[in-house]
Amino acid sequence: MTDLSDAHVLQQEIAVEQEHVDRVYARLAELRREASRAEKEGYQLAGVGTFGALVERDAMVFHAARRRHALDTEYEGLVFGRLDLNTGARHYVGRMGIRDEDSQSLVVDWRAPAAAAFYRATPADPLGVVRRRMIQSSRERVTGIEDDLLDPEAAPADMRIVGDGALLASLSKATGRGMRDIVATIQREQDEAIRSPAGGVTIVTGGPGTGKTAVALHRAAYLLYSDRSRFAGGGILVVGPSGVFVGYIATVLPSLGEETATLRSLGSLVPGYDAARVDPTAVAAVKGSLRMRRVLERASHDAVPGAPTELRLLYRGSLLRLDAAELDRVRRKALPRGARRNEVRGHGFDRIFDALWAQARQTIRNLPEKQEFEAELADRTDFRDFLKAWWPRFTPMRVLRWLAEPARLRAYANGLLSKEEIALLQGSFDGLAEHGPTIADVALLDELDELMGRPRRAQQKSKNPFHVRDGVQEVSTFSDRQAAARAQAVQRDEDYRDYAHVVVDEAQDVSPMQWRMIGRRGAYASWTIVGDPAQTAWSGDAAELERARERALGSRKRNTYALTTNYRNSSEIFAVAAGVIRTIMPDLPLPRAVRSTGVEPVDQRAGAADLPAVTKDAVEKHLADVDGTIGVITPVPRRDEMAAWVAGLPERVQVVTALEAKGMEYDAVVLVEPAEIATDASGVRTLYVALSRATQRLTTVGTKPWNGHPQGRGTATAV
Ligand SMILES: Nc1ncnc2c1ncn2[C@@H]1O[C@H](COP(=O)(O)OP(=O)(O)OP(=O)(O)O)[C@@H](O)[C@H]1O
Repeated sequence: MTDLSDAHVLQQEIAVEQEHVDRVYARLAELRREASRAEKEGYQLAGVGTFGALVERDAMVFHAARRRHALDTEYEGLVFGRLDLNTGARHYVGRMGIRDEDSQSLVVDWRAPAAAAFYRATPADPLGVVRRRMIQSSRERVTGIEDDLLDPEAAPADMRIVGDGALLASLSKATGRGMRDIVATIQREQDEAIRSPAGGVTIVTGGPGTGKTAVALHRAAYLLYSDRSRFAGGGILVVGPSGVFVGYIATVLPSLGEETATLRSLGSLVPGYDAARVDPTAVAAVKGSLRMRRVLERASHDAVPGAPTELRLLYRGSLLRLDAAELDRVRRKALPRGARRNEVRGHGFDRIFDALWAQARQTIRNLPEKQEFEAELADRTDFRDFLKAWWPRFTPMRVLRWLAEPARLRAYANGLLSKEEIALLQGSFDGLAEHGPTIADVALLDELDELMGRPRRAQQKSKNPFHVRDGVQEVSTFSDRQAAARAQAVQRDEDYRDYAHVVVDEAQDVSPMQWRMIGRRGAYASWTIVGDPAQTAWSGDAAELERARERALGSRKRNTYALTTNYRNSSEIFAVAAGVIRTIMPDLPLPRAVRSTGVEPVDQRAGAADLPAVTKDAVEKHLADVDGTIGVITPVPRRDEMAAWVAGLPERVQVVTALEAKGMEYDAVVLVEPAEIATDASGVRTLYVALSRATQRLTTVGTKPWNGHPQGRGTATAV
């Protein structure tokens, strides 16, 4: 065995690996040609005649096309690992499995069981691996090698070991706008969570930067690989906290060759909405509480504002009249507790007919049969207009807007919410009409949808995707049919709810009402839940939150994993974040930050008038220092104001609020006015999140001292 860091040896070893990588790419080109031939042949198959034969043929075209698409994907680092085993065997690990013409494996897919040792082997437990080699490349060219010698005793004399740490090399790369996959450097504890059993609930916890999001996404890719028909067929839903975050993680699954998962933020889970507005934390806590369900239930049963308070009809010369009390009674009877307003609308109308009939029988002689009486009334426009105004079809948004009226809000919330809570909600629904819902409102809209049901619609016939025109099954072009087959495979109803797997990221911030909303979409699913309780901004009832979450997850078996290494922050940056969270959670186990940059974070104090200029200077300094992204993190209410301070700077400077920063990562962060973020315990946790976003550089600027900084520690913030 030779231990040389000598450049010559490195070049020799690179040449060895280049030879194998060349073989893989040559084989890939061959497979591409084969797949595209199969696709064309499938298309030319003379299967005309029955619909079934067409479906079969199109399925074949679709599968060939999918295979070709996978082969065509421009893979950066298609082969990234090699395992030399103590049996003398060696395996290459890569982004997809490829075999040679004799079915011998050239590359093992990273998700295959044979690749697990690549991530799990350690010197203490080598799992039969003597040397683990990481192969770095740029397109088809091998550029570097990093080895781990795991079992020196079993290493043959001529085995060469080069490099010293692929993980650290990968961590020092600049951050791009989108999150990167970590397929080449997944660590053992992460791999265990990724390959957790497909059923039940996989729960992954860990501090900032421990790879929870990365694990959740690689797990989704793993599930798609290990049981494609179940998970691509039923669908995987990934839920994240904000649109900014979903944009940030959107590239990971496609870079792993997986395109079928549905990504949604909490504000866009319900069709028709894409909310980004946030309520103040205390308001969000009330809106997120399970008690809101009863508040909404009362609203959904209440009389419509502006609805007619009496019904007067002249019938055959006599006046029929239902007054307000009578109408109220009819509505209550037709809408007992638990009934869904949109679904029992017909019952309401029947009861109006009944009440009018009873009156008519007492006052009018020579009445026709009841049926004819009803038909006559139903024909009258004035009567129909009354019914429409008295019991219209409701949209959830229409009912939610009623809560903007103080008197209605008080009536619905009476006895359920405290005076202070009602006062908090007062005014919080005012912006609905003009600005749409807040993120917390979306869960309320979903609840209302559930409480009121949907008006019955004529059943839509399911569409035959191969059908082109009436009576004609077979006029489309090759690409039309491919598109149809693909649409058949992945297109889902906008309000699809039967997901096979649901991934919830930043789960600590999902409110009880939001758990109900997500739960409706995962009734038949297995789950992956990742989060960090210490990062929660939830300031409501913790026990209630726990209950709601347990209810959404049901009795499924739980598999729990804890991640312990922070791969994001330099140790210098994480030390500042840790100091802050320790002020309220002194015993919290924290992850270990493995990378040191030798650069200490900077804290700057400025007067209010100078703060804009000091902030801009700090950002410009970071622009000169780092190549990747720079996050300017602001207190929630001051985002737009502070964004103007750094307007005109390059695109890699992004301004986000402390709440939007959840889950995000930047090379450098300028955090403005930390003292305004940490105003209470939930604010301190949000500050902890904001301080743990940077990989290389952190500057805090503010007018006041703040908790966590030496001058401010323990004095600035009452928590
Ligand atoms: N095994 C790994 N190899 C390389 N990079 C990794 C690895 N694990 C995590 N990372 C990187 O560390 C950073 C943090 O990962 P991620 O965002 O998944 O952490 P997190 O636990 O979700 O963080 P937070 O809770 O703070 O939002 C990312 O840049 C990710 O790519």
